Amino acid sequence: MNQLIELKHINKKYGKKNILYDISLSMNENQVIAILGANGSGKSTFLRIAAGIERPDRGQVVYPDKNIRIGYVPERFPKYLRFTPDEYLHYIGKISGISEIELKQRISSLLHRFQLDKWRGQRISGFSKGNIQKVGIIQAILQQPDLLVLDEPLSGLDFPAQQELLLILGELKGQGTTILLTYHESSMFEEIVDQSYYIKDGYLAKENFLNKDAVKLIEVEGLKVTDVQEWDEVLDIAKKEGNLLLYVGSENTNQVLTRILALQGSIEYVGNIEFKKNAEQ
Ligand SMILES: Nc1ncnc2c1ncn2[C@@H]1O[C@H](COP(=O)(O)OP(=O)(O)OP(=O)(O)O)[C@@H](O)[C@H]1O
Repeated sequence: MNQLIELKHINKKYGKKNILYDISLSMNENQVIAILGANGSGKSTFLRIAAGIERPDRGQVVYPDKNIRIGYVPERFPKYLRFTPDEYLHYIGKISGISEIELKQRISSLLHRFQLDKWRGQRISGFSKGNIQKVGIIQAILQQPDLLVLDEPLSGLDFPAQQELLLILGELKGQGTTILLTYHESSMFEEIVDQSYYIKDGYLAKENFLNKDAVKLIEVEGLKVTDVQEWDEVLDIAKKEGNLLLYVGSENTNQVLTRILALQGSIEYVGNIEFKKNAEQ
């Protein structure tokens, strides 16, 4: 599978507040990844960085194929657009280099699929929240992006539009689009999501941690990834300034600490990470 995007050691602060800490993630063509987490945990920030809209303070976003098309659905699409959907989508399509014939056909089809036909000639500034959201989604998928980033795309959508979005995402995935999205309290996307991650305290962890009551974070100095990557008790590994961060189910902590000491690693920190999915989202 071809790699489409690689985020390497992303750090982001706003003021003195650490939002994202040493996050690395690579995404392949055709993969759907969900980023979950509590309000304010940094999901939108991470998505903006992956979409190239915001720069990290440290770290790199690498697109191996430099010419990829990126579609981005922001959490809140601007409301005060003096354009109609027809005008706005034509404008977006033109600057993306889509031919006039294809553009007309695609705009009509997408407006129809989201039941926006009857609004196509009216100004977006007078639209309801859900209809604005639909325009925000259509502008992002109009050019059939290689990478589609959606920040809480269900927000404001009625049930038929949610179903339509799910169908469209499935189609795009089938055509090879890589999808990165975030959402709250919805099981709708579960059938298309390949891997979920969870942002907590600035760190990115695989969502299967959530099946555990508690996860310990162990910071180790003096060991390499290759020393620990085969250990079954280790749920995930991250790096922090030359040290390793090991995520370990609480029940296996002592065993892992013993193994670290046996390899003469130095234990710098052991702490609790509580994942209470329903309470925090
Ligand atoms: N441009 C900015 N300037 C300063 N602080 C910011 C900025 N953008 C986000 N933040 C802060 O960064 C933190 C993470 O925000 P972000 O919007 O990424 O979280 P989120 O997980 O998407 O939240 P939600 O689920 O509520 O949408 C918050 O504390 C937020 O107030």
